[in-house]
Amino acid sequence: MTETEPLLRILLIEDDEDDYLITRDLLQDSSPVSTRLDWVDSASGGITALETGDYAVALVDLRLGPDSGIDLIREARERSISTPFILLTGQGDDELDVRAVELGAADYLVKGSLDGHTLIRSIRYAIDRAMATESLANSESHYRLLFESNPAPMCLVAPGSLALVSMNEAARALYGYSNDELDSLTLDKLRAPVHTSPRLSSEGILLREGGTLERHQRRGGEEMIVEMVSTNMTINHRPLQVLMITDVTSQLDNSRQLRLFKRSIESSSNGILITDARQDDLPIIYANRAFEKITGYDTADVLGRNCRFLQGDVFDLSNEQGLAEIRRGLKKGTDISAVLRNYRKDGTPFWNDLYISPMRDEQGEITHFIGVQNDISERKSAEHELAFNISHDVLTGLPNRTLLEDRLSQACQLSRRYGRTIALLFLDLDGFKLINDSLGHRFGDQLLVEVGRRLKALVRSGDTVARISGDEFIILLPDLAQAEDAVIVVETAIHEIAKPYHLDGETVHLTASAGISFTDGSIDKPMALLQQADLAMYRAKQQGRNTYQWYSQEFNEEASYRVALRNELQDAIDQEQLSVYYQPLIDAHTGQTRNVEALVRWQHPTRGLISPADFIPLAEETGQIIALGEWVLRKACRDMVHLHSRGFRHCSISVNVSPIQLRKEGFILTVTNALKAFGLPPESLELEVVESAVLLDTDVVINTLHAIRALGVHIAIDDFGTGFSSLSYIKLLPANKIKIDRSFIKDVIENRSDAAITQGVISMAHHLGLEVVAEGVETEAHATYLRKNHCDLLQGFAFARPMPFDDLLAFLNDQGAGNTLATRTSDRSEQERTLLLLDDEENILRALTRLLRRDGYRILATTSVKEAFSLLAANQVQVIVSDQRMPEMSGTDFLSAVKAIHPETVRIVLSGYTDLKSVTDAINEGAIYKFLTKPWDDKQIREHIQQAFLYYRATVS
Ligand SMILES: Nc1nc2c(ncn2[C@@H]2O[C@@H]3COP(=O)(O)O[C@H]4[C@@H](O)[C@H](n5cnc6c(=O)[nH]c(N)nc65)O[C@@H]4COP(=O)(O)O[C@H]3[C@H]2O)c(=O)[nH]1
Repeated sequence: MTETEPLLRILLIEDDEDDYLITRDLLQDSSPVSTRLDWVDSASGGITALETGDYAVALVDLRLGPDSGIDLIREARERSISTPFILLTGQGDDELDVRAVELGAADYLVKGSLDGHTLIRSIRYAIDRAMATESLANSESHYRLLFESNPAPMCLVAPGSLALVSMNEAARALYGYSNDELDSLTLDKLRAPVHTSPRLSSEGILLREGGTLERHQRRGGEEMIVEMVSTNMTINHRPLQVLMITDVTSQLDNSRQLRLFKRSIESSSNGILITDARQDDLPIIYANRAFEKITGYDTADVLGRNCRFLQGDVFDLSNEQGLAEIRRGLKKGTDISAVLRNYRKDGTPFWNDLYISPMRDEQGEITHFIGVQNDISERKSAEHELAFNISHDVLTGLPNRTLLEDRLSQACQLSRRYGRTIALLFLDLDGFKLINDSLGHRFGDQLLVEVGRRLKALVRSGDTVARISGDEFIILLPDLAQAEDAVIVVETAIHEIAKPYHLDGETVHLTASAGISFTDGSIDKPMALLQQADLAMYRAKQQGRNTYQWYSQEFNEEASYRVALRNELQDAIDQEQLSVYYQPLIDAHTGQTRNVEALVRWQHPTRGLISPADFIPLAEETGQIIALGEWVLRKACRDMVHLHSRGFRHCSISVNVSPIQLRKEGFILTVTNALKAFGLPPESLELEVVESAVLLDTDVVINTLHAIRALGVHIAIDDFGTGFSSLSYIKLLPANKIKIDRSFIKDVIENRSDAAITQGVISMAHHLGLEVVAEGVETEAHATYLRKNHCDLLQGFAFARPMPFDDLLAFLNDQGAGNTLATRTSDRSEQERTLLLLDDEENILRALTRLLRRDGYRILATTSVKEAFSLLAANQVQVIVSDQRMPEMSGTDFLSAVKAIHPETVRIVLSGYTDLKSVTDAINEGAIYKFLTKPWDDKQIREHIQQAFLYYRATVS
């Protein structure tokens, strides 16, 4: 042994000193290394010495007085004293020896047979083994520590039985078991029941090599998904499985959720962009498919770019507000909502409803911006269309009343400022309703579009053409130097509208009536201009249409009057201010009254007698005509029954019926009820219907009239010739009578057109088996002419005005007394040769009369053309001699008219001067039989006149 070798310290725990000495000697003699043997003689002393940790080995006597070496070893182990022990025993202690080894003694030696060599070898062996055991224990405890305190849950499982041999703290915490419960645990118990475990997919998370997913359950039954990595090991000669367990439940959930989010973003119909907020200029780092679809850009085109390229290259004012919002939001880091006009890759614009939201990290720093785009171009265009429709007329595309109102107020402001004049033209198409009703609404629509187009074409760019309802157009001229400048526009407009329309193969003519109002902008309510122009237009209509009128204050008064009248009419109906007058219709042949027409009258308490021509149209507008008409009908029936009871049974009553009454359901019942109520025979009642009544709801009206006719009631077509006459309607109407409107009768004796129409209507009506009444027969001449032309009934002031019922009774009584109204051409006049002389010079007339009287003619002489017509109408004239040169009209013109009205007459011109052209024309047209010159030869002229009478007789008979 060298000096440097360490001293081997040995402790002997022995109660026998001799044994100590023997052992010391043995060691000194045999140990190759320097040893020091310390001796204690008691167990407690031994423990104390050992606790110093200074000894490489301890020799312990089995029997230590009252103590046992075995107990000492046990106690030492309990005190974690790791010093190796060699037990010294006596002979025959074999069993105890074995127990000592079991307790951890390294060896045992029998004292009596102990030699130095054996002792040293045993000591070395004990020390080596102790060192090996310590190193093993050291490493075992490291590993245990590693296992136990590993934060990753781990289990040791016995293969086959799957019993859990060990579970580290993390695993116990994961599953919720305590160490004491491990004995009864198996891996299967950790697993969730198989049937609740659907196929697991690791999609979205990365598993470790060899890792598998299993559905496990905690102690309380709560399920979780774990990743298990299993490794086979042999520990202490025992094969074991080491399970590394990771709870991936939330990881999987997160991954699933992330995938869901990703899929939603991918499949969103909104374009989604993500930009990196940590880089300058916010480059795009993600764009979804919808973005590509909306913009036409591929993701690759846009990655790394700032979104502003979507705004195109041009400055767009409409984007300014949206961009300001975005800048503000980006700066503040708040959510942003803005609408921008963006451009697709192909350059087409679209409206982008943009929502930008910042994304923050855990520290609250903005890392990204998410932009959600919505292409709202369609909505925008629908909004635009809606806005257009709100302010425009859908049919013509012209501004409507709302927009007109707007423009009118603006115009007022401007004209006030610049001292200009505004004029408003109100144009209403004449008779458009009839065209619309007869040719169809589609046709009417086309017509309105065309009218709108024509009007638009004639105004300047600052003017407005609007359509405010059906057939009403407005032209707003906001910038006139003076109001009169509107005249040229209104005249052009009327002229343009009057040009023919060629639509759908039809040619239609249309006129318009217009009203003009104007202001210098100072008007309080600009829309009042519209009312004023409307009133003026109404006046233009009254003046015969196809013309225009300026607004004046008196129109306003008239309109107020009409409004007041409308309101008072109801009181009139309720308070019996109405009465019925009767006007006789005279039989043209007998001169007797055959029929009376009931005509309503309104005796207003303050306004006096109001004409039905004023209030009937109002009653029609308000619908009051229904009640009013029924009242007249009943009153007329009652009075007629009264009349019959007074002996005038031959007399029937005519009652006017408005088209509105005819269209109203239940009208037939109204008629039957009236008849029944007073017991008037149906054939004693006649209803007068205007021809235009059939233009609207034709079928309904015609059916109603047929039903009325079937009752036995008669029907007359009133005001014939004034409406939109259609001969085909007359054929359909179950009428008995036609009443020629008084506008034709008025000039019938001198106006060849009126005469032709009257004669035509009489002839047509007779061919259809209808009777004809002439209205407005004001003179004897009218009556005679009409009688001559075979008119059946005559009505007019020439015979009687409309009168109260009592007056009618008196009138009829008077007639019954023989005072017939026969203003018939006398038989004499029919038989006699009658000659009419017309010359504006009295002396010539006298001379001629004197000369021709000798030949026995009945001579009618006059200086006036008008009177000549009357004489012709009232008398059966055969020959006419007319001067050529007269102030009213030329002789040839007069005779040409006479030819049209009285074609049977023989017509001679007597003239002092010769306008050859007009005379030859007249002769060629057949208007003149002979042309005689002044001064005349008495004999010659008498012969010519005689020949003329002969000629008459020859041609007429
Ligand atoms: N210038 C002139 N006029 C003559 C002459 N003879 C008659 N008249 C007038 O001509 C009109 C004839 O009636 P109408 O054509 O049916 O025209 C009637 C009729 O359409 C309507 N009317 C009158 N009463 C009623 C009624 O009870 N119901 C309905 N629906 N309408 C009525 O009012 C219109 C006007 O009635 P009135 O003012 O009573 O006017 C009456 C009558 O007074 C004449 O020789 N010369």
